[in-house]
Amino acid sequence: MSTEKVPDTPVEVIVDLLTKAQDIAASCGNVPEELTSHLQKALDIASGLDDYLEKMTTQESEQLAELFKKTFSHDWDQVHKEGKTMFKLPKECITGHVEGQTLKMLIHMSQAKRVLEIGMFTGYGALSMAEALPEDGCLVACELEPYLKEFAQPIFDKSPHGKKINVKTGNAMETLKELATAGEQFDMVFIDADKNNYINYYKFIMDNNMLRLRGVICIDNSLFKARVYLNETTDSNGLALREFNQFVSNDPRVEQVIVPLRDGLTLIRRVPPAAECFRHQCKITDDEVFRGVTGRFILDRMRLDGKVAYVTGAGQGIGRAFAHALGEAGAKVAVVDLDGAKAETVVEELFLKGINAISITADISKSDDVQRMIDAIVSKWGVIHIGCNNAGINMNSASEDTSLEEWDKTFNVNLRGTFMCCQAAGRVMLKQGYGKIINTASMASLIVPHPQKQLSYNTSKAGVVKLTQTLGTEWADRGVHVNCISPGIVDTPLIHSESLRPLVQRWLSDIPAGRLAQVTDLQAAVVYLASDASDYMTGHNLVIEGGQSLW
Ligand SMILES: C[S@@+](CC[C@H](N)C(=O)[O-])C[C@H]1O[C@@H](n2cnc3c(N)ncnc32)[C@H](O)[C@@H]1O
Repeated sequence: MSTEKVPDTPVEVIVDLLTKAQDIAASCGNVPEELTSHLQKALDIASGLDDYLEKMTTQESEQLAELFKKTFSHDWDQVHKEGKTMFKLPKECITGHVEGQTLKMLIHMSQAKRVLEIGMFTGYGALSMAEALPEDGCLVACELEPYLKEFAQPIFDKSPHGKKINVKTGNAMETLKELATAGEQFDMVFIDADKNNYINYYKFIMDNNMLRLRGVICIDNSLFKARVYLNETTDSNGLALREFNQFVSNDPRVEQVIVPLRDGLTLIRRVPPAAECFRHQCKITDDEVFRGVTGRFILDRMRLDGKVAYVTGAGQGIGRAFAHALGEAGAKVAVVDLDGAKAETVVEELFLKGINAISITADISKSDDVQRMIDAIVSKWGVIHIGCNNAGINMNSASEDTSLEEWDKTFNVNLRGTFMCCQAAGRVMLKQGYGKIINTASMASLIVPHPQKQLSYNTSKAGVVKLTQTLGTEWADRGVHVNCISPGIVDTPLIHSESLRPLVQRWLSDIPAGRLAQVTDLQAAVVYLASDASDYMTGHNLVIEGGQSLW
């Protein structure tokens, strides 16, 4: 049996042909030296490419390496002879390292959560993609041969990402029908099974709306060893791929590109709905509801790309969660805290996530500090779009014992400090004609939380709500929106203190949601209020307390 490698990609075909040409040249005595040298150079370029791509691509995981090794050392002819597989499976059809990493990258970039693979083989592509999926992501892999599920599953089980993979054995078209009946949709579909059915898989997915908004279809082997464009092609798979490529390029529902990676990888995405609507001249209403406000759908309208934000009290707790949320949504963030070291640590966290941030040490109860904070942000970034006035303190005492010192201290930070921040940021924002201020109030502005006694806190936070309502109405027609968030009891280290811990059970019985708030429960609200999606909202107190204020 010949062990000679069959060329599988256009580059491998070129290498093969150049090698043959070089052999012929070597056997002829009178070949000009220049031609021999050009041949050698062309061969060096073509034969070095795949190795170089391999070397320069991020190393595969241990489990992928094991899958690759196990696939190549397996005797596929033998298992077929033993009747364990319906077809003789060529190990070369494995997706492999560079393409696996490409698929992984596409999943990261498109933030896909649900993936469909048609043609799993030993699961290299499936596991590569699963590695890029979020923890709650899922990949449905269709595979004709039950033997391959048995082959891949033990390695999937060793991987922390294997549980995201659900292998469905049987004819892929039957699986597709089941998935469509169940209303399943996918962010990414990787078609890599029987070539003559590519067109049927593609049509079925498109016609049955199985591709989610912004979904991508990836097609493997779309160059099929260059046979898709060589005139003399008679090979049925090459012809099937040629027909498929032509069909996609004529399909007005999509736009596509063939990436000449390995044997060709086509990326296909649906064109925006407005263009689709125009094409159909359909009766739908082509307005902002349909096409999105300024062409942006709702989640995009909550993005904060290019925005500049600050968060006070951002060294820990709610403020830290706000800083992360605003940064994740695209804003640059000034992390402000009384404790400069804590602010700096949050900046480091943000930096690790690719978020642009600076730390500012400031005591917001001091007007000089507040102005210095605003000046620092403007001098660094030129503008302030979002101001989160979150810093606050809480001291407990029975009202008859509350000292003026406690009252003043609480009000100086919670109300006077918040006002000074609103005013200083507001002056910048009014000049810009744009701004979003989000103050942290409290459920204590609405109800009297008990049994702990916290008069100063409750009244200062009620003041924050009135401050928000007043500024929110006064500045709304000049583009500055002011809202506040009133969290319920938030699960921070503070409430686990000696004095408060015994109260947790009592509080829980007052909360319909049955649990305390986590700081992450508040993140979406701050992003919404900071974004253009909330442009019609001002002076509002957004209460997030698991229903506690209603009981
Ligand atoms: C090129 S290999 C897939 C490689 C795989 N994507 C990877 O990451 O290594 C093609 C696979 O498609 C499967 N296949 C072929 N026809 C199929 C069908 N009608 N339904 C489901 N799977 C099919 C084959 O058994 C084979 O395992």
